[in-house]
Order: sequence, then C-alpha cells, then structure tokens
Amino acid sequence: MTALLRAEAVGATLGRRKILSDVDLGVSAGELVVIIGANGAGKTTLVRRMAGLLDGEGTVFLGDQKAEALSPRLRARKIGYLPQGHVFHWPLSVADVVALGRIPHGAGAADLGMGDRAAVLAALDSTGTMAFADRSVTTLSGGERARVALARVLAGEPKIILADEPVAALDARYQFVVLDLLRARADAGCAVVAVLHDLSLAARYADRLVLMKDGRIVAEGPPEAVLTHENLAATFGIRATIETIEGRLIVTPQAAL
Ligand SMILES: Nc1ncnc2c1ncn2[C@@H]1O[C@H](COP(=O)(O)OP(=O)(O)OP(=O)(O)O)[C@@H](O)[C@H]1O
Repeated sequence: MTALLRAEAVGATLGRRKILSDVDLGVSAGELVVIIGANGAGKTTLVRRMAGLLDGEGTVFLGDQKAEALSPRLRARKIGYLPQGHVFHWPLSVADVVALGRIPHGAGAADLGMGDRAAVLAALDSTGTMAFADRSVTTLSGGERARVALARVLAGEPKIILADEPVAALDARYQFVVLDLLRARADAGCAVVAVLHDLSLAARYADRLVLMKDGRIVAEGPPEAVLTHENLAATFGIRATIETIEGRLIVTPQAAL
C-alpha cells in the first residue's frame, strides 16, 4: 500500500548541529504510528520535518507526490500538525480558534459554510471542548487548551495527523479520550503519527512503534518487539518492568541506570 506520508532519508540541521540523520518512515492509511525516545532524541524535529516545517536532506512524499511540490494551502489541507505545548497568544473564543482549522479549506472565521460549521462542531464535541466554546481560549486551563489545539487540527479534517505529545497536559481520563480519538481517525482511514512519553500508552495504542535516539530510528515494529529491556536501557537509560496485564503490555520504569 502507498504510504499517505513518507519520509525518505530525511535529515535536519539546527543551529549548525545535525539533529536528524537518514530517517526513513512511512505511514499508511489506517495506521497509528507512535514515536518514542528520550528527551532530545529528535522526535519533534522529525515530526516538523515531515510536516514540511523544516528543510533538510531527503524527501517527504504525500502519496506519490513530493510534499515540496504542493502549495502550502494544499499541504495544510492534507496534514494536520499539532505542535508540542501549543501556546495561544490571542484572546479569541474557543469556537473561533477551532474554526481557524478550516482556513486551508478557504473558510474565514466570519464566513463558515455548512460543511465548515459541521466540522467545527464535530471537533468541539469529540474533544470535550463544546462546554467552553464561547470562552476566551486564554482563560482555559493547560489541559483544556491542549484539547482546543487538537480540536483545531481535527476541524481541518486532515487525512494525515501529526500530533506531538498530544496528551502531555491531560488528566488520565482525557489521555484515553484523545488517544481513542486518534485511534478512531486512523480506523477511519487517516494516517496518524503521535509522539508519546508514556510507554504503556504507546504500547496500547500504536500499530507500530518507532524508537529514536540521537536523531536516528534505532528500532521500529510492534510494541512488544521494540519495548525490550535492552532497548529501554540503551535509549532511555532506565531499568523497567515489562509485563502483560489483561492482555496489555505495561512498562513501569523502575530506576535510572
Ligand atoms: N533551533 C535549535 N538549535 C539547536 N539545537 C536545537 C534546536 N532545536 C532543537 N535542537 C536540539 O535538537 C535535539 C532534538 O530536539 P527535539 O525537540 O527534536 O527532541 P525531542 O526528541 O522532541 O525531545 P523532547 O522529548 O524533549 O521533546 C535536542 O538536543 C535539541 O536541543
């Protein structure tokens, strides 16, 4: 199957440091790929390179087309990018912020068509943000804001979703809600990439895990093949218990090595 999004031998240099080297990664329709790795491993840099926000070596393909050959608007329609720790600078209402997700489809905040409105309402509903749709986004808590940022991405109805630490600010329940949502997008035919730090959640939701270290992919595959004692020691520098409880792989970090 052709990957909806594919990075071929991509690299990136930031501040004269080589941050990403020779990464190949493809994500197909229906797949939820989770990227894991220690702080500074290059996860965000890879996601930004795949989103077309960073230049560098190699090529990013959207289907069989080079991403760089597409207009920014078309790319924004295809790829929904949720940045890490998104900050809102303007006191817009939540509904207006989410409506910004329709801009790649040609909508302005004041002239949403029926399809735009339906997409905005669905995004508010699925992220549990409808209750504060009229409030200024700057008055929300960190977790509430994180869900609004995701709602804006979902409102764009992208076929490809790149979510950088989508559950970092969320309580335990909303971590499940948001990951269930991303899982459902994948099941509906989207290609989804998420960066996660919680290894048990990564194992639970990923079709495929991608483990990064020093700007490279060092392991990739089903969670049970990637989350081994050796890999956790070599990449995170931790000792952990790895067990299966109620059919799920649970990784409990025990100590720094
Ligand atoms: N603009 C920059 N200039 C120099 N170095 C940078 C720049 N941006 C990022 N880096 C470095 O690149 C490396 C990878 O950063 P990146 O944000 O991709 O890591 P990450 O795996 O997402 O980490 P984290 O888990 O902490 O979010 C880090 O060592 C970081 O300090």
